[in-house]
Amino acid sequence: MIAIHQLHKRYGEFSAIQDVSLSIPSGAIYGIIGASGAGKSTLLRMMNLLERPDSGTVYVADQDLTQLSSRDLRKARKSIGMIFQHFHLVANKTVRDNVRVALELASYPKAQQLSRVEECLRFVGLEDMALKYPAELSGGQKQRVAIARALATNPSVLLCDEPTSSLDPQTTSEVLRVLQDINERFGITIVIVSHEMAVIKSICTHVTVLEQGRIYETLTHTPQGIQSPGTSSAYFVEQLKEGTADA
Ligand SMILES: Nc1ncnc2c1ncn2[C@@H]1O[C@H](COP(=O)(O)OP(=O)(O)OP(=O)(O)O)[C@@H](O)[C@H]1O
Repeated sequence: MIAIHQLHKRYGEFSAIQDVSLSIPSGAIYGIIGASGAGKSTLLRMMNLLERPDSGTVYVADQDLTQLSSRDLRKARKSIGMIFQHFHLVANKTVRDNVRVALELASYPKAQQLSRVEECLRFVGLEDMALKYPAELSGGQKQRVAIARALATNPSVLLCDEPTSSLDPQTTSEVLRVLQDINERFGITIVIVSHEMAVIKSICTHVTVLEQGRIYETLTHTPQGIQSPGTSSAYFVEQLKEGTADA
């Protein structure tokens, strides 16, 4: 689905990505993990050419994005959705209009836009929130709107840049479930950049560990399942008392 060959990216004298090659199979949930500054976001942003490599190739669905004209690149990007740590919703637009923007930009037929928006909101469980504004939503709900927006144009790949890093453990699980569902039901290939090992372990089928802009190791992985953390006060107290010596 995605094949990257010998990518290099420098910022001035600094090499952010050095000689990275990897192959992401169709239908995978592919994790990229590494320390802060390892180059994870830079690598992800090169998968839709938000960041242009200095050299190397980026094939998505058998098309080398680095060779496309801007017009063809815009077309290719319709099949590559993206979500971000801080959601990037438009504050003065309703949930419905935030999702509809993606359809407008993709010149989706006007008459079918509303029903497509509703379908996507239903999929992420937010059909009742269509007329709310982003400020009225929780972090998990905002991320689900962003997922609905990314899904609207039927992408074959979803790039996720630290999708749960602003969320608490409970909403992290909700968002991971939605991502896993998208992967299973629609066969969308998912690439997740995260510094949270628990996130990577829970759903990823393949993982690349990045270190200082280079691949340290790539492994196939058996997803261990999404943990649902307790949210009751009794659970918090129980966890706090665990390991505490009796007075
Ligand atoms: N536009 C830029 N100009 C200059 N340096 C940059 C730019 N973007 C990224 N870098 C540098 O490239 C390196 C890799 O950045 P990147 O954001 O890809 O790392 P990361 O692994 O995603 O880190 P984090 O987990 O902290 O987000 C960092 O040292 C960063 O400072």
